[in-house]
Amino acid sequence: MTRPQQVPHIAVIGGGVSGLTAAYELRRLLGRAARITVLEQSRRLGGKLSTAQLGGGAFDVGAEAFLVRRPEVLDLLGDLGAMSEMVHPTTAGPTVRAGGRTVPMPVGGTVQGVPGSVEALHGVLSEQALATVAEEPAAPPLRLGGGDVSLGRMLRARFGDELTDRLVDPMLGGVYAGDADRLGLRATMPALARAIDEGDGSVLHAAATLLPPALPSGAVRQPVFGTLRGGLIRLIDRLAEAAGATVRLGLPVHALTRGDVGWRLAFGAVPSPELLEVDAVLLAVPPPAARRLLAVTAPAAATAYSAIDVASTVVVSLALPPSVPLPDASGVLIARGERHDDGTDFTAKAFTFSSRKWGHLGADRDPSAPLLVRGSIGRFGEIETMQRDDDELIGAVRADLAELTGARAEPVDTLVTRWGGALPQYGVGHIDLVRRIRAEVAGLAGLEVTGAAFDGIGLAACVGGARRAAAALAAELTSTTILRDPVRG
Ligand SMILES: CC1=C(CCC(=O)O)c2cc3nc(cc4[nH]c(cc5[nH]c(cc1n2)c(C)c5CCC(=O)O)c(CCC(=O)O)c4C)C(CCC(=O)O)=C3C
Repeated sequence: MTRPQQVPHIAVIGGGVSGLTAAYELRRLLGRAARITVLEQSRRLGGKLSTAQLGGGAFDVGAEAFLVRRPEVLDLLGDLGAMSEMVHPTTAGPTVRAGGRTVPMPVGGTVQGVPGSVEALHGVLSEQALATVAEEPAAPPLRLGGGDVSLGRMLRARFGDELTDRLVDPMLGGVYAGDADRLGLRATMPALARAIDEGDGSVLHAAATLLPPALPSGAVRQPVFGTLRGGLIRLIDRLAEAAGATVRLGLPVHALTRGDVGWRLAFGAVPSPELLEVDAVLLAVPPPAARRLLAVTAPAAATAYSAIDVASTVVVSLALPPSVPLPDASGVLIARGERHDDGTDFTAKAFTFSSRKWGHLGADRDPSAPLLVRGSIGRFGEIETMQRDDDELIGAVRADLAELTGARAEPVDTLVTRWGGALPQYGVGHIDLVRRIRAEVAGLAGLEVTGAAFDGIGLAACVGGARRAAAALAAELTSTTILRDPVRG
């Protein structure tokens, strides 16, 4: 009898935050001896985390913050000994440009724009729309019967169009680059869906149960976000270091098939691919890549993956002279259909005024340092905008910024970062697609899947999902190793 392999070899496919968190967790659980290989198709690690140099300093041109109301990233930073690198935003708040005006976003009284009280919406909606919102609890009770619905359509039916157009759609246009009418309630706002299921049939009442209690007077609001001084790529650097994995860059995996014991991977140049035999695979790639890799071995999972759309975005980063009049807000979300005074459409859907949002990029720096701003372009299906060349996009974003803030000065530095297919769309029925993928993968020994398409698209959700997937794989490997071990078995 051949001696079973004592030291497991695991391939992690995908070198973004999900793949690297999983690699790190596998190392933690399986110990120093385990072999872990991370395969990444691009020439750098980080996936949607990318820190560039802008105006002489480190600047995130991908995801730029994580939620600290959720524990996942904080726990990970603690485990990595990186807590001291975390910083929180200033008190500058978000704004929204809707109905031709820019107003503060009512963050306290809403759940991602869904109101828990009509008071939260004063100053954002017209008097008539406020009256419609106030009357919502009197409408016939909403019963979902356990099913999923379009978030936008549900809200339009309950509250009228203005709430969705002015608040919810701009907010979700940020989070998912999506369209509120195409996004599903259950996957985008699971807590709200549950509150509706359990409530009296009013969405206003359901949202109210989710709002944090009002702050005692004088209390300081807990921060919602965090980031890392030096940029979020520091998280990737830390993870890669602690994972102690063999990292192979620039190598797309073409084929994933069952091997004699575990899995066989073919990657690299198509004419002469490299082959790798491993005991287990952790797949942490976006839906289109996962669909290709699972087409043969897990066809039902591949079909479900192919039903998950992805949206592309462009981040245009500007370093502006310190004299420009940047508003005292963390940024602005721009509602669909907003126009400049001269009738021109806005190109950007959001700006982050990074030097206002983060002290380490603004107030805490040398006053002669440039002011840093990110303009974000691209909603699901908006392909023509994305195809414009870099200079055109910079020009369009500058014109939008001038319209919003009066800042017209020539930038001292610019960067255009294209994120093709970066943001999975959580459509109606998304939870079912995820369930179908998981069900088929559960039947395949030594395979786990994770990533931004599963439990939420933010960093915290990706980190939590990756750690759970790694733990499941580690548990499986440990139990099969014991079973196969002639001494202990
Ligand atoms: C991709 C993307 C963009 C566009 C591109 C880019 O520019 O990157 C964007 C823009 C913006 N998002 C903004 C505001 C907010 N975004 C939030 C939450 C989130 N955004 C996300 C993603 C994005 N956001 C994600 C994955 C979450 C976590 C969701 C979760 O996992 O639950 C929340 C917290 C909600 C809560 O209270 O839960 C707020 C208040 C503002 C305004 C100014 C500012 O403050 O920057 C702007 C320009």
